[in-house]
Amino acid sequence: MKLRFTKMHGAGNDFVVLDATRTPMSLTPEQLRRVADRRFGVGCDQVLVIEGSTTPGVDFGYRIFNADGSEVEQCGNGSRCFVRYVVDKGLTDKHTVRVQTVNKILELRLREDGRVTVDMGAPVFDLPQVPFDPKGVTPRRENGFALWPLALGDGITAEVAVLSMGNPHAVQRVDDVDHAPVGLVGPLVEHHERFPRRVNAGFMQVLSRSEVKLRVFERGSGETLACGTGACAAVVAGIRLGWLDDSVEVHTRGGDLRIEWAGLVPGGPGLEASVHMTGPAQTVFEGEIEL
Ligand SMILES: N[C@@H](CCC[C@H](N)C(=O)O)C(=O)O
Repeated sequence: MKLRFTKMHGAGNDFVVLDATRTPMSLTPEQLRRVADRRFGVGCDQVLVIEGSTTPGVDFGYRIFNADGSEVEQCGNGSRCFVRYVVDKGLTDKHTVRVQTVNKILELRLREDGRVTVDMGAPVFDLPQVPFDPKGVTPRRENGFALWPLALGDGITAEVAVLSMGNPHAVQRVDDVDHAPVGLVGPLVEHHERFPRRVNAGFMQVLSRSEVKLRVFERGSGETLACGTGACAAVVAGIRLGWLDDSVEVHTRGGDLRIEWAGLVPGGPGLEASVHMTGPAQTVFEGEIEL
């Protein structure tokens, strides 16, 4: 089978984008891993499949697969590439599109300066929904928000804020992110037994109340140059913990993202404000691969 693809990236988080708007497409986990393989395939952090939609008020469907072939719920940098793709390919003439992922509808806006702003929806703090198992541990709280201790073996420990942006995140604060042991601690957090569906592990250095540096060891893909939902999760956690203001520049190894969150809305869980993410989305090349 020959597969036409577009290679894209958002702040260095790279994607193979597949158009399934006309013909349904279903790749096996093995085929997805082959496409994502940097030596034997095209190479990417995630494969994005763009589908049509019959739901009123929704323009497209959007499926996301990690490099290990697992299907996931959300991809922030991918959603920015998504809107760039559908506009550039003439699949829509709208510059604001609504897309259905596995568990959310996102609104994406291609701006005049070429960057994309995404309404990522509200963060979720309900632990079973993340999902995270808190049984038998007491968190330390800062500004009322929980920091959970994790024993990672061999005397290694971490203290993480836990939340979902539609996908699960564990965010820890570090003093110097460039020298943080992301390659060692990241996989231990990703596979920790308290996260039954694994987790994306974020490492955040706070530079000021409006600027952070971030590295993320992504579930199913390893460390990437940027993680959009990871940036949203880190900033939301930083705001809840009292470290950050409501608009933050996130410096990743692949570029900068602006994250804005108005915080908790009175009225209880589920009514939190949406997180807005703005950043780049670029096409690198197009091609065809024989699977
Ligand atoms: N790179 C993404 C996140 C992709 C999914 C993630 N690895 C997961 O398994 O949840 C982003 O930009 O958000």
